[in-house]
Amino acid sequence: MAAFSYICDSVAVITMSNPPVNALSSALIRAVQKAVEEAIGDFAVEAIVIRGDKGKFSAGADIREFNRLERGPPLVSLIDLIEDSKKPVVAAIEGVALGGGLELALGCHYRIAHAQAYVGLPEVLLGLVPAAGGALRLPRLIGISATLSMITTGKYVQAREALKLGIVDKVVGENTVDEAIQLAKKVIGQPLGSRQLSTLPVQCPPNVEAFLDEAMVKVKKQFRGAQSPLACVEVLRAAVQLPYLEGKKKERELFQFLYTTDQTRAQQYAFFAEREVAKWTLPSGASWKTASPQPIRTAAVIGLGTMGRSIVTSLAKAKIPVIALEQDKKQLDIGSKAVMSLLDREILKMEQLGHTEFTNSLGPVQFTLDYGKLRDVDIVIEAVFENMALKKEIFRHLSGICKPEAFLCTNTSGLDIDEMASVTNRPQMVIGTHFFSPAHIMKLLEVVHGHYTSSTTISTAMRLAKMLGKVGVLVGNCPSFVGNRLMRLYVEQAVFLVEEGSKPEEIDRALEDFGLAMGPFRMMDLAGLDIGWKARTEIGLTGPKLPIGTPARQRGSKRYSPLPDILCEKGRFGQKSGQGWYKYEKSGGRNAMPDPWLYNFLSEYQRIHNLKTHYVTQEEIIERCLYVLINEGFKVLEDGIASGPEDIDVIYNNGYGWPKYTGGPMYYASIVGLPVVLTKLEKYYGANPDIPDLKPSSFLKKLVSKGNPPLKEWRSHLGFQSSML
Ligand SMILES: CC(C)(COP(=O)(O)OP(=O)(O)OC[C@H]1O[C@@H](n2cnc3c(N)ncnc32)[C@H](O)[C@@H]1OP(=O)(O)O)[C@@H](O)C(=O)NCCC(=O)NCCSC(=O)CC(=O)CCCCCCCCCCCCC(=O)O
Ligand SMILES: NC(=O)C1=CN([C@@H]2O[C@H](COP(=O)(O)OP(=O)(O)OC[C@H]3O[C@@H](n4cnc5c(N)ncnc54)[C@H](O)[C@@H]3O)[C@@H](O)[C@H]2O)C=CC1
Repeated sequence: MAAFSYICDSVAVITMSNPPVNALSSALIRAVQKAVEEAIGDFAVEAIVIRGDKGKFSAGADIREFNRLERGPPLVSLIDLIEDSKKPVVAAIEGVALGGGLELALGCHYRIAHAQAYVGLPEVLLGLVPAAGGALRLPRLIGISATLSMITTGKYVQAREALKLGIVDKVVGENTVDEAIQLAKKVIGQPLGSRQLSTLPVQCPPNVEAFLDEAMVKVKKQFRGAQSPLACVEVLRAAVQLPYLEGKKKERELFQFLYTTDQTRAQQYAFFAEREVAKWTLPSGASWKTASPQPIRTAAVIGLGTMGRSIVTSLAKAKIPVIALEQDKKQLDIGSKAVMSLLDREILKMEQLGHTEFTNSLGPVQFTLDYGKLRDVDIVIEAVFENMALKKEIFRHLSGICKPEAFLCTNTSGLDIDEMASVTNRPQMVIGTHFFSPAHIMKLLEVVHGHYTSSTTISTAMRLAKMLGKVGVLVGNCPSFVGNRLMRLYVEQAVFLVEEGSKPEEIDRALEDFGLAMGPFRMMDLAGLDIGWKARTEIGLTGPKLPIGTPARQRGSKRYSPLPDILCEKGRFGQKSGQGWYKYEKSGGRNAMPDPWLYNFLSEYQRIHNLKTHYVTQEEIIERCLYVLINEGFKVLEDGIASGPEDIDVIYNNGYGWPKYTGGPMYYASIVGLPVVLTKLEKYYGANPDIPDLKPSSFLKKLVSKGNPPLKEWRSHLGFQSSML
């Protein structure tokens, strides 16, 4: 950890070095402070350039130091020292300038960025606010509205957009540091007053108070339950209402408050969990370190329905040339139009952000009906109907056509990977790549490891995730894998609660108030009730394959609710048919409205089945729906389907709209306390013995018996297990 300097003509170049991302640890801040003081005091130096080592300016404060007691010199005073310097200081931004890194750059008098660099104030994603002057200097530079958007979302802004916004003074294609030195030499002796951002007025829209009030309302709605986005609006209010120095006090106050909350701890956990899951290891000893991913230069996607078209878009966005294949001309026309429209939208988005070169940087997409065209691709992703016979037919076919080195992937949401692999001539190269809808937007990729899958195939699929800008999580092969396996029980519990007397909108509200992006009934209506209905019909839980005489509300010894099946029989498929658990303004409408028809229908259903209803509290909704999901999470760990609780949390945070500020379901359970979760599950199972999924898992019981160890120790208590990884 160091800052080292050299002098080029009369310009001191200070390099921040703390691999891998030059995080501003106490030691690095101390070193930079010393180097800046020396440069300021050196008569031979007339200007200063600050850069980051190895092509990265800085990723901001060292997050790993947040929970440590010892703290070094504050970043704030280093930034003030830079801004107050009478010698011009230029930030040469390569790679990233994030959080404290951007705040430091904002303290510099000039900023030059490489075209591939990006900047941002992502503190909100860690449950914090920018607190080293960023939220006070940025609105003085780019105005309240643009600052609000950046600090409440934490979004990363590419150099060209940063130039458009006015965050950087110049964008260069190469030699960023040399350009910064040239600029520094040019401005020697020029007045710096207008470059000292803290001395400038804040750029406000007319009626700024009303603007901020409105912003607060919007942010409350958009980030339901999260504290830090609200604090971001408050910091901006302070920037507007108070002189800079008083604004600084307010910024510090808000940071200090957030710094001790459960939310920031959960979000920091979620940040490191995402990095942790990339470091997969198999019981065989193979791991991310030893396996060598193969290059993916070209790809093919089979099936251009809901998933296929957005998978193609995702690949094209990552500049991977794609061949997109459909079963017949009609579907190909529909699919290709849909892909082109998605790509157009992506291009438009990027152009609006100032990326004129984007059009040329999409991977080319070729549409075909001809399997022969797939001969030379490096990877094929199958996304046809969820039907094993069809998928096997396609895998058999691919096996004969694709080059031997090609990887064969399936986007199945839960079918057996091994069964598909078994019909190919390369079972070791078959893997599940389970994308989430819409695939060009959702960050999660569940990478499903079959019995035969090789470590090279795993590392290639995990690398594909990274190339697509996604978080890959390696899981084992079991029905519905991890995400959907847990989700099914959560949804089922919600339906049972409706049978017991609650209403869809009450359940949705309770779970949305908890922080979930969408309650289970709105989610089912959005996805289409017919999807689950088809799947249940296929496995004989309902429909013609169901043995005659099966009780309506029982399958084997388990409780079953036929409610979703009945809604489908009545043509209520959700948004697409204008009615499902809710009614909508029209088919395809999005405004979910409670439906009086449903209330009458439910009363009649409860009467027919002689159901005793009870008043279902918000507490019962949250506990039954979430604890049944968490309980299954423990079973997934026990079964060796996921290697640690972090994997489950990353899946839920990135694929299921779980509120990151609670860390994920398993982290949330650890905060509630495992003994509490166990006691509640025992209570609910006692009251509902026909719902065995409420029966506490043996791993949960074991952890409680071991004294409720912290989450990071759970793996060590798994003991011998038949790992599916
Ligand atoms: C940077 C990235 C974009 C890189 O991405 P990628 O290349 O994909 O690599 P990764 O795998 O993500 O990362 C590689 C490696 O680096 C680690 N890492 C990344 N960033 C950091 C970081 N900031 N700190 C530490 N480590 C980091 C990462 O974990 C990986 O390591 P591994 O886990 O071992 O594999 C990407 O990583 C990224 O997006 N990073 C996050 C950037 C970010 O969020 N930055 C903001 C940080 S918060 C911040 O900067 C705020 C401040 O500066 C606070 C200033 C405080 C002001 C003082 C206030 C005064 C009040 C004091 C009150 C104190 C309380 C009291 O005492 O009472
Ligand atoms: N819809 C969703 O939200 C998600 C679906 N999945 C999975 O992705 C897969 C695809 O699902 P959807 O896109 O929703 O299905 P879909 O029904 O929207 O699309 C399937 C497409 O496959 C095409 N197809 C069928 N047979 C073909 C063949 N022999 N050759 C080429 N193309 C053929 C069809 O014409 C259709 O366009 C399924 O396995 C599903 O379980 C996974 C995650 C989410």
